[in-house]
Amino acid sequence: MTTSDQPCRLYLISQSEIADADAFAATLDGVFKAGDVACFQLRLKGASDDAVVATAKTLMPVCEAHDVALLINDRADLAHEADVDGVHLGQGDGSVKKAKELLGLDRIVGVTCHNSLHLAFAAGEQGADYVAFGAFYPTETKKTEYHAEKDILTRWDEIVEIPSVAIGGITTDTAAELKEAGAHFIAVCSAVWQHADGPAAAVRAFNQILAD
Ligand SMILES: Cc1ncc(COP(=O)(O)OP(=O)(O)O)c(N)n1
Ligand SMILES: Cc1ncsc1CCOP(=O)(O)O
Ligand SMILES: [Mg+2]
Repeated sequence: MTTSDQPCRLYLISQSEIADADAFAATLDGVFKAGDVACFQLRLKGASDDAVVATAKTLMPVCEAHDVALLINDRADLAHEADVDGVHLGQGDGSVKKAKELLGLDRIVGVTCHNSLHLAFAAGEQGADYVAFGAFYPTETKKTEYHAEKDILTRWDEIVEIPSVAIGGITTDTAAELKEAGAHFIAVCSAVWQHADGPAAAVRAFNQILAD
């Protein structure tokens, strides 16, 4: 993941529960057909380790078919077990160094950096492949303690080559301003899965906005 001349792309986060992985794989296939998605993060909360790994394995062929990187949230060990493309680590989810050691240098390790350039520099020094800033807007997907302003994306883009991901309450109304501010990826959960016209329509709409 490098920033030079790259378009701003969509980073899709799963809902926190997936009851039927096979049915969801079919949904995801339709979503990926609707437009470009760079990454899909499996963010299950409260699922057993076995369920996370099994779900990831069910979704992997769909992600591979559409050239979408599959990441598991929180757990480098489960990302290793499922042999996915990478892991997203929060500040309490372990070190980048250990995740890279376990997964291999070719796998993606992204890090939550809230609203802090300091955390982002530290993640970058440890070898993070992207840094995530947020939450930019109110969200019901997660209880957020940190609020990020758009200028952090601009400042990061001016100084560092490592891509940034903007996250938190992003909708089709706000994606463009984050792209303009310098975000390299726009991470979205509810604005896709709860879109009035369905998730495929949402991905189509985000793609139109990010392409402008
Ligand atoms: C792309 C991206 N950015 C931030 C987060 C949040 O991670 P974390 O702080 O560990 O919180 P949880 O998602 O684990 O609740 C993320 N998942 N993805
Ligand atoms: C996981 C996460 N981390 C910071 S905000 C957030 C929620 C993202 O979901 P949504 O796009 O629905 O606000
Ligand atoms: Mg986490």
